[in-house]
Amino acid sequence: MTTRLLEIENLTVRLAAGKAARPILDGVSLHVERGEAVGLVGESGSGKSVTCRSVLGLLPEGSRASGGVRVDGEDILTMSSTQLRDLRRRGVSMIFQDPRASINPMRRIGDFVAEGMRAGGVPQKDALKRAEELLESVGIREPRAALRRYPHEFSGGMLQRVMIAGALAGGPRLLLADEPTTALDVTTQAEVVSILTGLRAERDMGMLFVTHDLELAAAICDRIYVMYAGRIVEAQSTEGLFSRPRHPYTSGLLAATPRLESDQPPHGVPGRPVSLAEAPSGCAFAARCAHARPGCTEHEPGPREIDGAQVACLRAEELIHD
Ligand SMILES: Nc1ncnc2c1ncn2[C@@H]1O[C@H](COP(=O)(O)OP(=O)(O)OP(=O)(O)O)[C@@H](O)[C@H]1O
Repeated sequence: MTTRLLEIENLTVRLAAGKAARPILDGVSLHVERGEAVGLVGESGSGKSVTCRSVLGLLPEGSRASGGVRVDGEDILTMSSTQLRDLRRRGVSMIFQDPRASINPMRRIGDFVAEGMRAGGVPQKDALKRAEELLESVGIREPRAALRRYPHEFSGGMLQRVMIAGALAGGPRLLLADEPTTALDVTTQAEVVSILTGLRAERDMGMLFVTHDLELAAAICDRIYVMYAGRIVEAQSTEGLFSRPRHPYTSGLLAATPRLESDQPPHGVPGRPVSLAEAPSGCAFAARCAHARPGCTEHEPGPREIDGAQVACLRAEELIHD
């Protein structure tokens, strides 16, 4: 059996001590195969970012984690800081939501893109040559001149392209993208998505793509995990998720998504999302679920397989026939 590119197994994260002590993630399991694009979708506060950042060993300060987070079979949670730095330089890269918050405004673009290569011992001249090629591959015009420019000279969309170039510099096997287009306008969003998906496929990288936008995840990903209140509630192929959603929360998210082909206006999932810390016993979604029965608030549903989908809903089988 080959090892998976990314395997998160039963990841539980808790803020540990004091008044702030609370659970953040509960038993999150997901995987990404080599070259596969996988979506992680859910409303705000569901735990998508904490899950995604755990793959770089970036857990909230003061938190404790249990379970496993493995890249190519190596456990991130037990890595030393040197091993983590090495992993971030060569194996796993991340693209964040807001490029302006992630790129040092005082440093030239060329230094930003080349910094990982320089730290890995690549001579300055070679690193800048490679940075120029990378900037060209993400569609930055006059890439050589761009090396000497500063972040404030670029628009948000162009700067996100620079961030992608920086993320690709170490030739990663796995790309983590945390809402990489949320801060951009719609046209720029489409351009950045197209660059990202093109380069990902060309380089056969695995990708974990975090978004609250199911439609966007569907345009990019082979499979999708749906998160609610710190837990995975459904996992399926993108096609299966859209044609046969098995969890009422997924159905709610789909109904909330505007569709060109539908004459029905989108309607949001009723109620407000809760974090794991606020979640009542039993199913955390029960209070917002039109299909909830008394049993739903008593037992927390574990994930089960139904027709190739993983679903954590006590009534999932019954609802197929409803
Ligand atoms: N550094 C941190 N310290 C304390 N709590 C945190 C930290 N990061 C996240 N949390 C908490 O963990 C929970 C999950 O947050 P997370 O950012 O992963 O959600 P999300 O699904 O990515 O939401 P959003 O789309 O709003 O970013 C939230 O309740 C949040 O308040």
